[in-house]
Amino acid sequence: MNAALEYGQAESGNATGLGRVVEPGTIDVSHGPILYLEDLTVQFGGFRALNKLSLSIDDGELRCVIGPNGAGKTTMMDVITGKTGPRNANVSGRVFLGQTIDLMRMTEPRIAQAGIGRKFQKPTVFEQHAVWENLELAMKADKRWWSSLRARLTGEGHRRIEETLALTGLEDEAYRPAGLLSHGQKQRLEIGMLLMQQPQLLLLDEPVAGMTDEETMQLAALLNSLRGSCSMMVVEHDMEFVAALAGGEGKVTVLAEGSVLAEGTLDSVKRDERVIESYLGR
Ligand SMILES: Nc1ncnc2c1ncn2[C@@H]1O[C@H](COP(=O)(O)OP(=O)(O)OP(=O)(O)O)[C@@H](O)[C@H]1O
Repeated sequence: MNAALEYGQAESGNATGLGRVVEPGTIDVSHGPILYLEDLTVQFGGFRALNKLSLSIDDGELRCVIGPNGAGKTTMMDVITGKTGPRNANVSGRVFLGQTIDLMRMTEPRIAQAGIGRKFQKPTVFEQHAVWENLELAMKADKRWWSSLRARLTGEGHRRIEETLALTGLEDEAYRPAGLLSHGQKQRLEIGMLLMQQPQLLLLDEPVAGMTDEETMQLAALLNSLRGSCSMMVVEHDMEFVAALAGGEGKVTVLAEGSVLAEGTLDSVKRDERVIESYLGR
């Protein structure tokens, strides 16, 4: 298999319309979107969990996705990350990372390597290991940060761990076992672990569930500080958290019954009668 196909890129599709050739594994965002879903349908038996879902996220954007239980938010993330796909489910439509990387043709590990990181609702950290070691382990898969002979962390690797500790507000916890952290700190550590893989697109599924108000706002500050270094899609029910991320200008997508019900600023979707009816209540 040639490299372009291995990365899910169409064989003749790795030259952009602008005449630029994109290296295999590089995400081509020359047209704006980093993620593009078109007519995505997922059926479980006769039931459509996603129903011709189309949406796109621009490179650098932080998009919040809200919607009632069962709207298809997790199913959408499962398809983007390759957990659900044509190999194991009844799926149709298009799912592209940038212009050229066809995620429907790729396995879950390949999609992660292509630059998509996913944070599930519950934190999954190595509880017995110190915070620093958790970040080190997260980096281990990536050979760039290890000197080849003795498999020791490079100076640059050290620097990146320190940077991530600062970014996640965990400097004072660096040598504590992760199992002793609070729930909010564990969630921030897991995001730090994902950041060690330098994702281009980060998907977060209900990251503030079970957090105190203070932890929720700390996480909002962390995600806001990541703007510019990666694009993000955040599925969340907590409207204060959504407001802290979307601000007055950010786009919010409302999913219902497997499709986009509304999209726009938080204020505009909150005023939308269909959104009030199906999700926010009167
Ligand atoms: N493997 C499966 N088999 C059958 N039905 C499924 C499967 N996975 C999801 N569903 C159904 O698809 C619909 C969408 O589920 P999904 O978990 O994607 O919704 P959601 O928007 O993430 O909901 P929540 O906010 O509760 O997490 C639900 O009705 C769910 O029961």
